[in-house]
Amino acid sequence: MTSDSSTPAPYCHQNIIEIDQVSFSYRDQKVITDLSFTAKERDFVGVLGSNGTGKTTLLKMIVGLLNPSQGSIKLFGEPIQKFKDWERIGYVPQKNAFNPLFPATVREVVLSGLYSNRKIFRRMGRADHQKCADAMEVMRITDIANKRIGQLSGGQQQRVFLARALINHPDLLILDEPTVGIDVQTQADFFELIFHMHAHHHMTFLMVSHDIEMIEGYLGKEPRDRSGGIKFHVRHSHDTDCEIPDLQHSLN
Ligand SMILES: Nc1ncnc2c1ncn2[C@@H]1O[C@H](COP(=O)(O)OP(=O)(O)OP(=O)(O)O)[C@@H](O)[C@H]1O
Repeated sequence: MTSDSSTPAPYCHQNIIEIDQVSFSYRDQKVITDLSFTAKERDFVGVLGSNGTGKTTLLKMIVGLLNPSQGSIKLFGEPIQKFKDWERIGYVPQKNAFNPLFPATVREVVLSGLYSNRKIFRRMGRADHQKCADAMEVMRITDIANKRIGQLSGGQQQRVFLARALINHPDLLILDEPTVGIDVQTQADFFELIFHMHAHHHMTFLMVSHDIEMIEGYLGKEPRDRSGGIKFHVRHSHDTDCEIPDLQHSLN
């Protein structure tokens, strides 16, 4: 089968993030200049760059917390200004810091990953609690499920936020230095888990990291794109068979 502009792209080639000639300034300081980048479904994108090159700023624009000074961003094919399906996106910002007096428990914070704005008051069912238990198990926080989030160490809090992002099985998971402050064993388990999810569960990832060894190990040494000081290392989860124009294979 040949494809032309009138044929829809195979399912797993859909654009998930499209950044088109985006620039951003904080007052007079230009941080990002004319950046274009596209992530397709089932890409794992590792974002590398020195401190201050604008990686976090870029992620904040992608999740709608900052507006580009110029250029445009689309999510799942939709201009970000119109995009409403935020449940499809999990985001773990850099260095979450909780007010020590914040009253929620670990379990409540993880479960809150299932709420959307519309469903905030819905009752949690058995399936929801099972998902929560699974996510806590993976991030090794089951034993602290009833502790208050504000009383945990930074690394424990980060694990809670990762569990919260994973509970919904988002289509796109955006992670800003997710393993900073986490012990080596949990880091290794976490990377193993997300690489598995990428390989087998049809998820797309965008992750800022300073862990060059891990990024290059999984995504290869050569970045696919660069812009300013930011480098994008990309691996698609099934490079060989996704060329087959079979809409089914990514729906298994
Ligand atoms: N809220 C802000 N107001 C003004 N300037 C900011 C703000 N946030 C970031 N900056 C500046 O923008 C530049 C890019 O910051 P950003 O946090 O995006 O970089 P980064 O690549 O994520 O850095 P790091 O690797 O240290 O996390 C830096 O020079 C920073 O000082």
